[in-house]
This record gives sequence, C-alpha cells and structure tokens, in this order.
Amino acid sequence: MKIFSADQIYKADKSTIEKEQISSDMLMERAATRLFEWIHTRLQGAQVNIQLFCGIGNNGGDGIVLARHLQEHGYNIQVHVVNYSEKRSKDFLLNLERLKDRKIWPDFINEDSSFPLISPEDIVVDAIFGIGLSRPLDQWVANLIGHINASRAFVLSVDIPSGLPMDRPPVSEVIEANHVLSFQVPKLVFFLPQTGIYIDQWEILDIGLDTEFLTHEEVGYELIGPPDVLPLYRPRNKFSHKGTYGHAVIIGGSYGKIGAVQLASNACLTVGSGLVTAFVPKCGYHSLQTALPEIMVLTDDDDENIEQITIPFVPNAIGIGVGMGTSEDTAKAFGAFLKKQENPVVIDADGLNLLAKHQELLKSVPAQSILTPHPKELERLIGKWDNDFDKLEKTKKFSSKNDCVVVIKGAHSITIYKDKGYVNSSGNPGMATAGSGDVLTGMITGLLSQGYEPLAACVFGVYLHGLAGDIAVHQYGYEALKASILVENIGRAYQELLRPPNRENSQES
Ligand SMILES: NC(=O)C1=CN([C@@H]2O[C@H](COP(=O)(O)OP(=O)(O)OC[C@H]3O[C@@H](n4cnc5c(N)ncnc54)[C@H](O)[C@@H]3O)[C@@H](O)[C@H]2O)[C@H](O)CC1
Ligand SMILES: [K+]
Repeated sequence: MKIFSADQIYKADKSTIEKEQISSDMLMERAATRLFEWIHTRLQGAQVNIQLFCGIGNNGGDGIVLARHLQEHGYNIQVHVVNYSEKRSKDFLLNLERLKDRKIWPDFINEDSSFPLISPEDIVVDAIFGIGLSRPLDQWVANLIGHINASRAFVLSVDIPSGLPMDRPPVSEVIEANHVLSFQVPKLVFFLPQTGIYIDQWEILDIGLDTEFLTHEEVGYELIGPPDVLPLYRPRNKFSHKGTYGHAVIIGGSYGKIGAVQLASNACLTVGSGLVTAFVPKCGYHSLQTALPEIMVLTDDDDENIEQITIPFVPNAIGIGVGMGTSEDTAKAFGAFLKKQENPVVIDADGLNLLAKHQELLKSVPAQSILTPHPKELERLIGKWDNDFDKLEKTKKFSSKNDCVVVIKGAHSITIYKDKGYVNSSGNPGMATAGSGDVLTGMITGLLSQGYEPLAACVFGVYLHGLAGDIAVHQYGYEALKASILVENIGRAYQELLRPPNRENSQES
C-alpha cells in the first residue's frame, strides 16, 4: 500500500474534487461520515461523554461535521474549538455555521481560557491539527495537548495525532492517540521509532479519493502487507528437485558464536533452499553436524576464527557475517572473499562492521547485494543522522551510491533500494531477541538461493520473518519468544500467507 506525503494527499483531494465535480465540503462530509460510522458501529448509542477538540483548519472541520452527526444520533457531546489562529478554513466555517443552525454551541478555547475537565471515562476526539501542521505549536496549545494526554481518556485522533508533523520529528507536545483513523492512506510517521510512539492503533478509513491518481502517483515509501508480498511468492513446481531451489552457503561464526550460523543455516533451509552448507571455523564443526543433520559443513583451517574462505563450488546464494568476529585475519579473508564475488551476497552483523571499518571494501561488494543492519550497524556504515527522516534519506543515498539493498531492522523494518523504501507491517516486540537477525539473514539467503531477486527476497523475507514471529507469539508470549522458535514457525508463516482469504470463515461454520 502506498504511503503518500502531505502534498500528494492534497493533490489527491484536488483531483477527486475535480473529477467527481464535488465541492470540498462534500469531501469533508464524506470523511466525517466515515468517522461517524466507525464510532456509531462501536458505541451503538451508548451515553458516554464525547469531548471533541476541533482546530480551525480542515481537520477541525472534520471534527465539527462529526459532532453534528453524533448529536443527530443522540450522543452526549461537548465541542471545543481550539482557536489557535484567525485563519479559519472555508469548510470549517461553513460547518461551524451548520452546527450553530442545529443549536449546538461550541466553547472556544483561547490562550487565556482554562481547559475543560476531562474524565478518564470520556472519549476525546482529537481534531486539532491534521496533515497541515507546519510550524511549532503555541505554548498554550502544547499545554492543552498535555492536558488531554494527562486525562487518561480514550483518545481517537482524526487522520493523524495532533502535533505530529508529516515529515519531521515533533518539537513539542503530541497527542498520544489510542486509535488513529487515517483517511485513505497510512502516514509514514506511524512507522518510525521517533514518531510511531504516539500511536497505539491505527486504521484506514476509505473516503473514496481518486483511485486513478492514487494508482499512478509515484511514492517514496510503501507499506508492505499480504497483498504486496503474495505476488512475490514463487510457487514450487511439481517436477522440481532440490537443485531447483539452489545451494546456499552461510559463512560466519567464531569461537563461542557458532549458534548464529546454526540459526541462519536452519532458517535458510527452512525457508526453502534446496541445499545449505555452513562455512565456519573448525570449532563449529561438531555442534553444527549434530544440531542440523540436513546441512553440510565446511571448515576454515583455523580453529576459532575465519581466516581464509574457500568454497569448492559456486553457490546460488551466500550469506556472510553472522557471529564472524572482526579480527584482522577475518577482515583480510572477508576482503579477499568479496573481491571474488560476482553475484549479490547477503552481508550481516560482523560483515557489516568490517565494511564500516574498512570502507574501501564497499567497492568490492557485488551490485544489488543485501545489507541487513540494525540501527547501530547502520550508523557505523552511513554516519550519524539527525532524526528518522534524515536516516532514511541518508540510507537512500548510500543504497544508490553503492547499488545495494539495505534492510534497516527495527520494529517496522524498512527495506531501502535506491530512492524507494518498503515498510514492513508484520512482527512484534517478542522478536527483539538474540539471534532474530541471524534468522532473517538465513531466510533472505535462502530466498535468493531459490531465485528471488534481491529486493524481492528482502521484502518477502522480512515480511515472512515478522509473520513467523506473530504466529509464534500466540503460543509463547513476547518474553519467551526465541530465535529458534521463529525458525520453527517459518512453515506456518508460509501457510498463513498463502491461505485463501475465506478459509477461516468456512472452517468455523
Ligand atoms: N484527503 C483527505 O485526507 C482529506 C482530509 N481532510 C482533512 O483535512 C486535514 C488537513 O487540513 P488543513 O486545513 O490543510 O490542515 P490542518 O487542519 O492540519 O491545519 C490547520 C491550519 O493550521 C495552520 N497551522 C499549521 N501549523 C500551525 C501551528 N503550529 N499553529 C497554528 N496554526 C498552524 C495551517 O496553515 C493550516 O491552515 C486533514 O488532516 C484531514 O483531517 C478533509 O476534511 C477531507 C479530505
Ligand atoms: K488530529
């Protein structure tokens, strides 16, 4: 699903209004009707106290229209206009008049007003600022937002939590939303660590914006869910054999860190690679052969570290770096190995640390190779960033310059290739555990080995990895989720992804 910028959303509005020959207030009416339906379906007329805080722009206008619908259906409402500017929008004013025509008199909150009492049992509708927020809040507006946050009432934000800009981190208070009803499209800020903290749940409300515009407009980011990954799936052929799905090699490990290779190799095989060989220092031989009978093991001459990488065949995919260490000898072996590679490789963990330490090696990394850093590893590679938006821009530049796919691991892992970012939607905090990244490296390598293109292997692999975590968490809970359990659930993740949509319902009936 595409993620649009504020400018693009305004363009989509304009295009809809022109094509459908409707007025802008009709679009506002449509948006607010969706809001009303969402609330009405859940509350069914319950006499809970609903306090609507409306700004003076179109986000506020949405809130004012919603208030009218709620009142018409017998809800218990209080409307507050947050009077932060004289420049009221046309549709806000129009709807304020309509509200007054129905004898609903909002109270106006100004700089000198005392704030209304909000009980924890109330519902707050946050329609103060939408995607138009463009400068820091006046102090009294920030205080009001702080007052709402302190109330412990359930807060429903219209379109985006007020105080959150669309394209940079906030500088003052932001509404802490329990639920955001986002018009038509998700916003990038929902998924970034610095801004996503203000959103508990979010949902899209379809307000019927021009589909032709939405389809054809180029975007910088996409949110990746099942409809996006399913077309990437490469079904198995009845007459295939293990050779069809490639021979992958996982290179890594050092004394005390052979487990990383075990996890990655196991994930690589489980995601479907035909054959898997692990290349480790000698000390890893017995444990790997015992733990994973399905994989083959090659060893370095050294007992504890990788010092020379020799693979006596041409693998279909290689993943390198997990648990590998960063000794000088390993760095040399890594450099010599990179120089010999012609096909994309997957580089993780100490492979990334070595690249960061010896940046001259970057030019030996084959085109379209995959780098899977967590934020610290990314920082070592691309330098410090000012904020999440800067981080993404810098990563895009790095990806373009070095022609590589970068998977920024995190709560919503983002795969970057050149000027485009793919934001993952699966996964959970239980996956923040030792070895989770090794499993991902193995999965991506295993997908490459089966013939997935590098970018597709990342987008698909990251989603499947998260889905395995989401399935596992039902059984184990967040704390007890371990990386090996993720591997055990890769098969179920495939099944879940490929399950026909109506199967669950028919089983229940
Ligand atoms: N397609 C859609 O999604 C639709 C969205 N709608 C709603 O419209 C808002 C966006 O409305 P807009 O009037 O452009 O912006 P805001 O309401 O967010 O802001 C109001 C106003 O305030 C000015 N401003 C910006 N920053 C500050 C500040 N710190 N202090 C004071 N004033 C500030 C700014 O210039 C704006 O003019 C969208 O989110 C949806 O809720 C439509 O109703 C339907 C279609
Ligand atoms: K809002």
